[in-house]
Amino acid sequence: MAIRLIIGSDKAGYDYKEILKADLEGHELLESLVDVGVDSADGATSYPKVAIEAAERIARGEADRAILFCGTGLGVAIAANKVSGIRAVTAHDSFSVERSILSNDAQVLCMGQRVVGIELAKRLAKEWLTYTFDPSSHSQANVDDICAYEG
Ligand SMILES: O=C[C@H](O)[C@H](O)COP(=O)(O)O
Repeated sequence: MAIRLIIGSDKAGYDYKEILKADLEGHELLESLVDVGVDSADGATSYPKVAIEAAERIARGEADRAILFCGTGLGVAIAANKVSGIRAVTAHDSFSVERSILSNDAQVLCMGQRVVGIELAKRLAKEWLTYTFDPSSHSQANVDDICAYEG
């Protein structure tokens, strides 16, 4: 599994984004790691703009997955989910991180810098990368219903 991963944040998630980027650089499951910003802790780009940029790249087939940070992990998920074909989740626990792939085939994992400790965020990100959705599982029909609504 060679994952083309995007990482991004607003200014409220910038510190975690930088730490995770360094932590994941060269990870054995990654084919590439692209940072879509923001570029500093003062970065003015809003969380919707960063999240939509990341989600659109996935929707265009330029990347496979994204890990996004904001203060809570909520806003980036809401924004990414506006992009057709994208399933983004906010998850701060191991079980949800696992099910986000195995149940939901989510391409985007969102976490909040103001919510979760950095060591847990690092662990959850690495766990998430190890999971692969099984299209022969019963969960495919549920995902198909989401896709059918999008048209
Ligand atoms: O979901 C939104 C994020 O937490 C963001 O980083 C902060 O948003 P706010 O400044 O509107 O609270």
